[in-house]
Amino acid sequence: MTADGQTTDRPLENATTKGGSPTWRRAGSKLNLYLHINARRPDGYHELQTFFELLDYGDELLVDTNPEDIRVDWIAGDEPIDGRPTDPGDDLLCRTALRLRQYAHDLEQAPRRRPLGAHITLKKHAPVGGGLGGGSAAAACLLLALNREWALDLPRETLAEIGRELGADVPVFVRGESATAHGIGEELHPGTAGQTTGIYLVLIPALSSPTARLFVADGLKRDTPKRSDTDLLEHWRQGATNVFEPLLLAAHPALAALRDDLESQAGFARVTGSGACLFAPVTSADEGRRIGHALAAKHPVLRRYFVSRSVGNGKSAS
Ligand SMILES: C[C@@](CO)(OP(=O)(O)O)[C@H](O)COP(=O)(O)OP(=O)(O)OC[C@H]1O[C@@H](n2ccc(N)nc2=O)[C@H](O)[C@@H]1O
Ligand SMILES: Nc1ncnc2c1ncn2[C@@H]1O[C@H](COP(=O)(O)OP(=O)(O)O)[C@@H](O)[C@H]1O
Repeated sequence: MTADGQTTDRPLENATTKGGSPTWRRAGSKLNLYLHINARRPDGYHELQTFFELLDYGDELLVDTNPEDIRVDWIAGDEPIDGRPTDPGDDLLCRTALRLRQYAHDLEQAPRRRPLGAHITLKKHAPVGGGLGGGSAAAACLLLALNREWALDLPRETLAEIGRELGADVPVFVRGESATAHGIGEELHPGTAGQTTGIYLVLIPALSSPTARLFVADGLKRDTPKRSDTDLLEHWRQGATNVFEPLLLAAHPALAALRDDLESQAGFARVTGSGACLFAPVTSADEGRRIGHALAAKHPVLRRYFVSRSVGNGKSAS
C-alpha cells in the first residue's frame, strides 16, 4: 500500500538507513494484568484502571527510509496475515507514518529537498484482535524508528502524545516500560506487579475479539470504583479482575473451558485486554511450555501459545 509524500527541498540528514541496510526491530506486546472500567466519558471513551505488563514477544518491523514514498507490506511470521485491514487507510502503520510526517512538516522552518519516506515491512507474530496490543506496539516501534531515521529528534513525550491520537494503547509502548494506567490508558506510571515471576504463558484462541464492540456491549461493568494502584499491584491476582472477561466467557463456552483448565494447571487464568487471549504467570519457561502443550492437546479452540518475559522497566521499545 502506498501513500505518496509531498516533494520538498531540504536534504534529509542523519538517516542511518541511507545507503545502509535497515535492521529488524522487535515491537513487543502487552498483558493487562487487570482491567477495570471506572466510567464512561462524554467523548464515548472509557476511563480505565489497568496495569500494562510489557512483553518481549511481538511483531518485527523493517523500516527502510531510503525511498521517498510511504508503503507498508505485511508478511507472515508466527501469525498469518489474513487479519490485515483490507483498506490501506485503516492500516495503523500507514496512518502512523503519515501522521508523523505531517507533524514533521508542520514543524519545519524551511522546506526539505527530499520527502520523508519509508518502506515498512511488518512480520506478524502477535495475533490481530487478541488483546495483546500487537498493532499498537508496532505503531510505537515505528514512531521511535522514524523519529531516529528521519532525524526528527522529538522527545518520547511528544511521540507518546502523537501515539495517543493513533490508539489508546500506543503511549505505553512508546514509553517502553510496564506501567499502571488511568485515563483512556495514556496516564502512565511505571510500576512492578507483585505475585509474578515476570514469565507468562499466553494462549491464543481461534477467536478474534473486536475492541470497539466490546466497549459498548450490554452488561459490561463500567462503574468499578478507583482503587490505589499500590494495592492493585500487590493483589492483582485475587483482588482484581478483567471486566471484559465475563462477557467473553459467556459468549464462548470453549474459551470458558480453556480458561478453567488453565487455572487448574497454572493456578491462575485471566483474559488480557478486550480478549480473547488468556494468560497465566508461570514459574519457568519450561513449565509454561509444558502447560501450553497439554492444553493444546485437549482444547481445539487453542490455536497456539507462547511463553514470554516481561520487559519490566527496561525501556526496550525502540
Ligand atoms: C481494551 C484495551 C486495553 O488495553 O486493549 P486491547 O484489547 O485493544 O488490546 C485498550 O483500552 C484498547 O486500546 P486501543 O485498541 O488502542 O483502542 P483505540 O484504537 O484507541 O480505540 C478502539 C475503540 O475502543 C473504545 N475505547 C478504547 C479505549 C478506551 N479507554 N475506551 C474506549 O471506549 C473506543 O470505542 C474506540 O473506538
Ligand atoms: N498494522 C496493524 N497491525 C495490527 N493491527 C492493525 C494494524 N492496522 C490496523 N490494525 C487493526 O487494529 C485492530 C487490532 O489491533 P491489535 O493491537 O493487533 O489487537 P488488540 O487491540 O486486540 O490488542 C484490528 O482491527 C486490526 O485490523
